[in-house]
Amino acid sequence: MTTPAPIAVALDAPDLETAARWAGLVTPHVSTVKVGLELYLRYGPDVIASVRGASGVRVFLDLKLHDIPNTVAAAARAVARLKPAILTVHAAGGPAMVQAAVAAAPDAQIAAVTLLTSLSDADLREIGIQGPPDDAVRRMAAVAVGAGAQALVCSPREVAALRAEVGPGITLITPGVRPAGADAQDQARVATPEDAIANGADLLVIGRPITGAPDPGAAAASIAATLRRMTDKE
Ligand SMILES: O=C(O)c1cc(=O)[nH]c(=O)n1[C@@H]1O[C@H](COP(=O)(O)O)[C@@H](O)[C@H]1O
Repeated sequence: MTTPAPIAVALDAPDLETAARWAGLVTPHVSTVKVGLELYLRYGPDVIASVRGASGVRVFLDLKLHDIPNTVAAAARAVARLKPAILTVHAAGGPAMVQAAVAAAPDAQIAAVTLLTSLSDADLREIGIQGPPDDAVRRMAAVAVGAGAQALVCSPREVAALRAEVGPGITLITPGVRPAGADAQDQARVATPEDAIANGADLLVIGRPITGAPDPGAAAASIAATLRRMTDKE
């Protein structure tokens, strides 16, 4: 048995059967599966047990909570009983909101999402974020970590700058990962799995390059093997 790769497969499926099937196919190869808004809003809390299945794989619950602190605390408390390994909130909610989530779900790793990987430099300027994304990501990260977040979500393009900012103790999670030659789809700030890991990511979120493949199990195994070869060389 090889150690599962540090990949969270985004189970962005239209129905529970598909999500559970993908989870079964990828769990021999990856450490984590991710449940996001599409599945959770359709099926609610029951979805967690379905994807966790018999393997008991780590579940990352990606609800990107973003509201006033009292509301986020109540929402985080409501889902804490599902025992997600990771729960996302938006760093833009500010320090009191992040702190409220950390206090309400003490057994989950609270991951603060900095700037969505789908935003291009032009999009960022349009919404008032001037300068290189690195700067804004670092500012948001500092606030979130100061408020107790143990993990951060950023694009693989900013992960090296973020690692330098927060040091080794914080888990850095990067979506926007595309194997060389794969279509970026709606992602704007992307990099390959190898570059994301080389630049300091701890966990890669990968969805469609795996779940859209003819054989999601084989696609996950192939990316996992690429990462393993990198570690073997070190
Ligand atoms: O929090 C996330 O997981 C997330 C943050 C972010 O900035 N960008 C981002 O793509 N995600 C999620 O990561 C997954 C990426 O999926 P693919 O683009 O299919 O690989 C989706 O489930 C997104 O919801």
